[in-house]
Amino acid sequence: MNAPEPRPQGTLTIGRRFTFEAGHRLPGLPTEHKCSRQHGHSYEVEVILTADRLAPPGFITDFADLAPFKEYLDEELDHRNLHEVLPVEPTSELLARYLAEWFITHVEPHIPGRLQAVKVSETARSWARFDVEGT
Ligand SMILES: Nc1nc2c(c(=O)[nH]1)N=C([C@H](O)[C@H](O)COP(=O)(O)OP(=O)(O)OP(=O)(O)O)CN2
Ligand SMILES: [Zn+2]
Repeated sequence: MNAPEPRPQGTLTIGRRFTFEAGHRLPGLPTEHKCSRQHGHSYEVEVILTADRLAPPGFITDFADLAPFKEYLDEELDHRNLHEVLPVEPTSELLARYLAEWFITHVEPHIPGRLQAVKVSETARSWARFDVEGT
């Protein structure tokens, strides 16, 4: 019998997208910049996870185990003014890093996988991504 083909070397990742609607402005911009005025976005947040080994039946993390992150977005950020609920300026970049910190503190201890990155989109054409060091 022939030996099995060696598996290709590589890293497995999974991603899960979440959405919420919220308002913000960027007061650090010049007043003539449109984004200095209060406005809203349909935010899209993607969490990307990896693991050194798969948990049965072959999961990095069961997508269902990410429900607490969805609950956080729904309860704390959805249909809010982000200035009233976030401790950081709500740029896509700072939001991606803040959400990574929240995920690592509140979700990661309870799942087999670990967070590799968080991606935040305010519009269909733009995004910011925070990559967790060492993953
Ligand atoms: N690097 C970043 N640049 C900008 C951010 C950001 O978070 N990081 N945010 C904004 C504003 O929030 C703005 O609402 C988004 O603006 P923009 O991408 O210009 O969106 P539009 O859909 O209005 O783009 P148009 O091409 O003008 O239609 C700005 N920049
Ligand atoms: Zn905006």
